[in-house]
Amino acid sequence: MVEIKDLSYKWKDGDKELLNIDYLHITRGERVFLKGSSGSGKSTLLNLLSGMIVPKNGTIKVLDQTINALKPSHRDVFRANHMGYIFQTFNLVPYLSVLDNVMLPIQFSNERLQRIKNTGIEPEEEAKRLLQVVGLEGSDLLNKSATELSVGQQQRVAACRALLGSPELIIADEPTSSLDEDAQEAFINLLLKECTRKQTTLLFVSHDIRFTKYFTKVIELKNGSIKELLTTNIGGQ
Ligand SMILES: Nc1ncnc2c1ncn2[C@@H]1O[C@H](COP(=O)(O)OP(=O)(O)OP(=O)(O)O)[C@@H](O)[C@H]1O
Repeated sequence: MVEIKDLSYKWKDGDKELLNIDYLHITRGERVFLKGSSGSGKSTLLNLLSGMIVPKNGTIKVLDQTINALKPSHRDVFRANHMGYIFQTFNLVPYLSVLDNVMLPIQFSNERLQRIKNTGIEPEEEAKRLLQVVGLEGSDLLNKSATELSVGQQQRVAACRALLGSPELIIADEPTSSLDEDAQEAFINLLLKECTRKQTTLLFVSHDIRFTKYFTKVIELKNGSIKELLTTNIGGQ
């Protein structure tokens, strides 16, 4: 599902290398918890995996596609089709309603639109289903603009947007950092439930090691390289 080989990365020529990863493999359906101290390069690694930046050395494969070999426009299409990204700051579009924010990925990805249609469900119904799963429902709320929501609500909307159209990989960059403890636990449970339902691979970045119990693989980024702390064999490829 994800394979990194001989990757090295530095932001600027002349800098010391930030990342030096010989090998990392993530299996389809795996739930991966990535930890590492502040500044260790976790977000940089996620940016590389999603093809937002490219390394000078090494290969990054997602779904057997070497994404760093793709042209920038093809990388954008690949990302839109196959990855859902939950940002630390959610990045909802402020002037769009809750429902339209969740529906946004299918504006950019025909594949994700088609995946929903193949299930015989209309895209709007699927968006509403996801919002209901995370406890957001009712036309008043769905028609509110994203700026009118609480932080916890925005976070749940961001998760639904990432999940819509079943991308094979969900990348979540410290999505729980601005929530209280109960809301964090509830959010992770909902995310895991949807990922299990669709056999989605989840790469979840957090500082909060209380949550490692929910994950099948725990990895740490330290001094630029990846250390595997736990891997549970789940089968798959
Ligand atoms: N766009 C950029 N241009 C130049 N340097 C950058 C850029 N983004 C990050 N860096 C540098 O790369 C290093 C790693 O940053 P990164 O955000 O990947 O760490 P992190 O592990 O995600 O940190 P945190 O846990 O605090 O979010 C830092 O020294 C940072 O200054």
